[in-house]
Amino acid sequence: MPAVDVVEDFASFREYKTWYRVIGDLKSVKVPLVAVHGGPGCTHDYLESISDIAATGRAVVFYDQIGNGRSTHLPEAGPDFWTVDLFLEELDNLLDHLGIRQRYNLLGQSWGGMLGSEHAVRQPQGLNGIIIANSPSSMKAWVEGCLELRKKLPQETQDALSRHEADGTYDHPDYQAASQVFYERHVCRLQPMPDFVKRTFDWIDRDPTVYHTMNGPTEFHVVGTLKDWTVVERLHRVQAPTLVISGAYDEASPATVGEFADRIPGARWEVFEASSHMPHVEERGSYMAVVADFLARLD
Ligand SMILES: N=C(O)[C@@H]1CCCN1
Repeated sequence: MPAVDVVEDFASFREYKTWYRVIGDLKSVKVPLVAVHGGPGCTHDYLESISDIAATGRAVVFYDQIGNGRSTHLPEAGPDFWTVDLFLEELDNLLDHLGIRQRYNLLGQSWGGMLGSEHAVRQPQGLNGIIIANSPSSMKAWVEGCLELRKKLPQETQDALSRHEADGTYDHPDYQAASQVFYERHVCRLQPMPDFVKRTFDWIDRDPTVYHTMNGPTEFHVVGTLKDWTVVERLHRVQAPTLVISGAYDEASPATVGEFADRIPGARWEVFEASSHMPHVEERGSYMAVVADFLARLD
């Protein structure tokens, strides 16, 4: 593969900084792909396998959303600061900073797909195509799906989760260990998880502000400000070609992912049968082939 340019820098956003990395040439004839990470409050690191797409001659943009990673941290900011509109404004600001507002693709994973759908329902002119990967269309359905998966865990694991959630003792080693049982089945089945995936979890451990404020202590115990979020009734507004992705063992249930496929006009749904929440890691080769093919048809 010929050498590909890599540029890392910051985009000024309000009085803050958004860190980003561009792999490839944003002026290529192939429309660039912007990867939008999940959480909220994760970092781009666990999505780094998506840089494989750059080998096709398409520029790939990663960024750390404000609040974690290499971007500005704001541990003192309260719940009213961390809003969907903040992250929508940050994404628009980055697109403008990179000069790609008029032609770009989005790949949003988990929360990133939630944010991407909020972006897409606003019918931005430059959105060439969108991939909504492993995302809920409503947090109510997300939690319902996770609870069904919890019922299939060993009884002692279920008991530990329920006991510590009732007591609010989320830092207890038994709650952490029980959560890990769920995560290894429904978040990333590749064990040990690759270092680039672990780096995101380490960032959340260092600064859980956004994740705890908007989501909660774990993927399945959603008590944060996003707990009533839904985009279901607005999905018919999406005009951009859409690919929906999930894993057969995904914590994102078919019921909540399926709303994207059912309600977005012309959307196609791809399920990765050996994956859970991270098919871009768990089935990396076939995932990149599906994504590259979808995007190539839109250039
Ligand atoms: N990993 C994620 O982004 C999920 C989405 C909803 C709660 N966290």
